[in-house]
Formats: sequence, C-alpha cells, structure tokens
Amino acid sequence: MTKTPLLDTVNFPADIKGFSREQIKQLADEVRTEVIDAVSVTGGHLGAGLGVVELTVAIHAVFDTPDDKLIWDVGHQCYPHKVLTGRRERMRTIRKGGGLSGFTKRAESEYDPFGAAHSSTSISAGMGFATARDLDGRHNHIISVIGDGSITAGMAYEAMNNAGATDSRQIVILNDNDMSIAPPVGAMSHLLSRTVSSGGYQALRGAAKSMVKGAPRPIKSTAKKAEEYTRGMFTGGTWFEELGFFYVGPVDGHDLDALIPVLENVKKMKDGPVLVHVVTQKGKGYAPAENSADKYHGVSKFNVVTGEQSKSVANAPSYTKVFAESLISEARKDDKIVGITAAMPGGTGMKEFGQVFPERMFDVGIAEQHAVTFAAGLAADGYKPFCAIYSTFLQRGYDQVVHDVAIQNLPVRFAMDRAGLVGADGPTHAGAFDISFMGCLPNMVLMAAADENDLARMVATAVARDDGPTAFRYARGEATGAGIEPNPQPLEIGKGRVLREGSSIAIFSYGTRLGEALIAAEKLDQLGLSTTVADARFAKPLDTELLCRLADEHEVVITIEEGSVGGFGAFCLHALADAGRLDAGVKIRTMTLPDTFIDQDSPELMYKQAKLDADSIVEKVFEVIGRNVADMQGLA
Ligand SMILES: Cc1ncc(C[n+]2csc(CCOP(=O)(O)OP(=O)(O)O)c2C)c(N)n1
Ligand SMILES: CC(=O)[C@@H](O)[C@H](O)COP(=O)(O)O
Ligand SMILES: [Mg+2]
Repeated sequence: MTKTPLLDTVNFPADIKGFSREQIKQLADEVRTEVIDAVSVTGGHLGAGLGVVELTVAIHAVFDTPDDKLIWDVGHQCYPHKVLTGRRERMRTIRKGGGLSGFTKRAESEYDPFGAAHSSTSISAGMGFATARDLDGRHNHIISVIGDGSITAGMAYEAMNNAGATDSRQIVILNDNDMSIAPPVGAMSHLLSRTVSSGGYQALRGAAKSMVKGAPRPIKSTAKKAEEYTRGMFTGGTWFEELGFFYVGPVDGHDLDALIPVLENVKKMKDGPVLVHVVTQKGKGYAPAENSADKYHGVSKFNVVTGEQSKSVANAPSYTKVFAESLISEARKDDKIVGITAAMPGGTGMKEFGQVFPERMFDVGIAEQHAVTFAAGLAADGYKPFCAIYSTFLQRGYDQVVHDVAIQNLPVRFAMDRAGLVGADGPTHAGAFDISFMGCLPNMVLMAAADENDLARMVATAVARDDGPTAFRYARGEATGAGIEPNPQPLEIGKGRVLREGSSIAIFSYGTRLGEALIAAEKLDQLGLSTTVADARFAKPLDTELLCRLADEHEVVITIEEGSVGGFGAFCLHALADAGRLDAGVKIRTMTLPDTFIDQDSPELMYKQAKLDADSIVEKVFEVIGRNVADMQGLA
C-alpha cells in the first residue's frame, strides 16, 4: 500500500508532534530523499547531513524547538534541519548568491540560535544559552550536536571542563560517525572506537531504551557507582563521567526505536550536563556516499542514480596541487621538511605529501592551536615544518603564531590556502584577514602568490628561510595557467616585480588581483592613461624602494589586495608616510575587501561586489583624477 507522503505536511517541527513512531520513520526517509535530491542540484555538504537524518527528526520530535535551543557544531550537517524548519522550499538555493547559507545562521531562522561553520564551538555556545536560561529562571532545553572530529578541538575541552563543573542542564549529543573530513585521528577517536566496538555496546544496543528509562541523576551509592563504572568500562563513558557529564550511550543513531526513548528520558533529567553518545554512519542511506572514502563530505552537482559528480573543466592546476607538488619536490632534497595539517589533508594537499613521505606528514586532528605550536617545537629542534592551514582556520591558532612562533623567531612555514574570498562557503571561510594579522607581527616574512610559478618559488623561498617564520597565501581553486619554470628558485626577500611600465598611473598589486590589475591597465591605456603594473610579492618586508619609485614617477598609485582593511594597503601607506612621500601629495588609494562580511556567491561575483575587479580599478582611477569615463573616452 503506498504511504501518504508526510514531508509535504511538515513545515515546522511542531507539525511532527503527534506523529506515530512509524510516521516519524517514514518522515526520516522522506527527508533523506529530499536532501539527496536537493544537493544533487546544488552541490554542497552531503555526507554529514545524511548521517544525522534520524537524529534531526528525533530531536525535533522530542524537543520543542525553537524554544529549546538546538545548536549544530560546524553546521555542515544542518541540511535535514533546514528542511524541517521552514526552509525546504529554499534548499535548492543553498550556498548560492542570495540563497540559504550552507551552515546554520542566526539571521536566517529562529531555529538557528547560533551560527557555525568553524568547528567545536557548540558546547561553549550551548553553555552560554544554558547560563542565560538559568539566570532568567527559564526551563527550556539546550542541545548541542558535535561530531567526533569536532570534539577533538581544544575549545571543546575548554567547554566540557567548564560545563562539567556546574549543575546547569545542558545536553551534548556526540555524533560519532568515525569520520572527520578524512578518517579521524587521535586518542579521542580511539577511545570512541573502543567504546563502539566493545562487547558491552553491542550487548547494550538492544537495551538502550531501558538503559536510561527513568534514570535519575546517578545515586551516589556504591552499587550505582559500580554500575556506572561497569557501563563506563564497557562503553567508554567513564572519561565523560569523570568530566562531570552523565554519559548515555552509545546509542544507534539510525534506530529511532532506540533514539527517541533515550532522548525522551534525557529530556526529563533535572540537573547537570548530559552527554548522549550517538553512533551514526556518514553518508547513511545513499550508497555512492556510503561507499566513498570521504562519504561525500563535500560534493559538486551529481547524478542521483549513479552518484557521479559533475567535473569542472580545469585549464590549470589548482594552487593546492601546485603547493603540494612543490613541497614534495623540495622535500625530496631536504629531509628536514615535514608537513602538518589540522584534519584537512585533502583540502591542503598534505594527503599527496603524506603519500610520498608518510613518516613526515602529521595530521593532528581539528586542532589548529596545537598544530602551530607543534610546528614551533619541530622548528626549535632543527626541522622545517610546513604548517598547511587554510587562512580562515589559522585564525583559530593566532596566539600560538604570535607567542610560540613570532616572539621566539622560529622558522615555521605557514602555507595559507583559501586566501581571499572562497565562494560558496561564504564569510565564515573567507581568507580575509591574514595579511593584517600576520603582517603586523615582527620577524614575519609574508608573501602572496599571484600565479602558480610564484607559488612554487615562494615554497622554495620558505624552505630557504631558516632565520625566522615565513607565511605565504594563495587562492582557492585554479591557478592562472602561467605554468611553472623548471627548478623554481627562491625569491629575493622583500623584492617585488614590475610587469608593465607606464607613466601616469601605477597599480601595486598583492596576490591574485594581479590579473584584474593587468586588464585594468589595458583599459586605462586605451583611455589615454599610461599605466604601470607591479606585483609586490611581499607584504612584509615591503619593497619600499619600488613603492617610492611608483609614487615619485606617477600621478596616481593604487594598491590592491584580496584582504581586509589594515593589510597591504595600510603597510604601503605606513611606508610612504615614513618616507615623506605623502607630504609630496601623491594621490594614493588602497583597494581592499570592504569592511563588511560578504555572503556566499561565485568568487567572481563576490569580487565584483567587493569592487576589486578590473572595472572597479578603472573607476577608482577616474574618481581620483576627477574625470569620468565618458570624458576620457573622448580623449582616447
Ligand atoms: C576550526 C575548523 N577547522 C577545520 C574545519 C574544517 N572541517 C569542517 S567539517 C570537518 C570535520 C568535522 O568532523 P565531525 O565533527 O566528525 O563531523 P562529520 O563531518 O563527521 O559529521 C572539518 C575538519 C572547520 N570547519 N573548522
Ligand atoms: C565544512 C568545512 O569547513 C569544510 O568542508 C570546508 O567547506 C572545505 O572547504 P574547501 O571546499 O575550500 O576545501
Ligand atoms: Mg564525524
């Protein structure tokens, strides 16, 4: 007998109330189908969401969102949550310009009480909500859902350490799918694996419902403590119990007959933090995802029937690939070179490096703070660590960059991928600030690659620099197609390059806006404004000699960068001021990312919105010389 579709009747979680257990199971199946279909059209994060379909439906069925606060860690798994919270109709706009965010976002829905995208924040945020509730005398529930990868990051422990010492009710659901983006690493992962593979868990699986049926806070009787430890020894919960959490689990996260009673009982618990250990499968319910190594963590558009993903035609290698191959080439000549990643071997290219040098590649888990100081320790003892962390995620380890690397002047090399705007991941992932936050540090050498050849040379430059820290940034995606010279040589530190000589306008570029600068120069030439284009290559030390020459020999100087205010342009202004060039009245303008956060779109459209494209450069020049394009066209 065909079942009446239920998802069409569910706009918000309140519509699930009153559903029978069988209807809830059917709804979960329909949500899974909906997510697969939507992501096949949009691309995006798939595996994580498929793994929490049942958990999402169960949470919304048992708890009363949005009064009960549901906080997703990272938020890449929130697509089922968005389907059930009034956003089903917009799912096919996800990660598109003007569309839904690919992560949870406060501004988007009252069902998203806290935004995410960077991992491991949910328990801290949850404790904030729980404390506010307690201070207000309210009684709503706070539920944080954090993955087994995300719980390896330091701030998750900071939060558990704090929460575990209070009696404030907070529910932490540990979504354990034995995956990060890559297979998980570290002792916590081993602990959780032991838990789930233990005979105790297997034996308890059938008893999950009764395990906490009406379970009050553990009576501190010997018998009860013995039972707790027994359970803990079987199920690994002891570690969490010792931190002050009432541990429940492991529970099969796809078995709604186990999950719902557990959550209903947890909901009745009266005081203190509870950790519910839920075991799920990333990619669950979609064979191409279940059978893939990365469980379809992040996908492009795909054929639902075959699972085959659409491939974009690349005319040039990605910057990531150029970095990986350059580092491998350098490491063949120098056995002191080691590579470090914080749970992103694939995205950073460290996976390729590790395939060639398995004993010299270290994946430390989602632990950027640790990654930086781990690298500092290696550098202090004679190694050449390349710490490959996306610009945005390096923000998580910034004090370690200052305190453990820069102050001690240790030769750590920072490979900052995803510099600038990154497109679909939006503002949380933009590499917008590293020029500012790295360039202000004494001892730091800071570079930006404008093409693949310069990236290869910057890797060589970083290898060669042993007398202090070096950082270099490069963009997400495809390089320019300029090619790479054989045996790329180190750059002369602090020296830029001039790509075209003019006499009226000078564009001083840092990073991959160089391409737009060259296009703008052609346009300006045609309009009678002879234009020089120079690539700074270094934001620190700045090529002050070249900059002063540009200021002395041109009417207008424009600086441009894929970074926030307070970066390359600011450094240029400092240098010109100190060299007395500003007294001389040179007309200088700095083109940076706007002092706002830019929502997701294609990178091209985002840079147009940021006014960092060729037409905007031309516009800026005309603004400075007080003419409009029409006048000048008359001159050309
Ligand atoms: C601070 C930070 N570092 C790295 C990332 C990149 N990242 C996104 S999801 C993910 C893996 C998360 O694993 P887990 O929490 O287990 O979630 P799952 O994908 O398995 O559901 C990583 C490393 C991030 N979002 N934030
Ligand atoms: C959710 C998350 O933070 C990662 O999956 C990130 O989206 C990867 O970014 P790239 O696609 O640029 O590697
Ligand atoms: Mg996981």
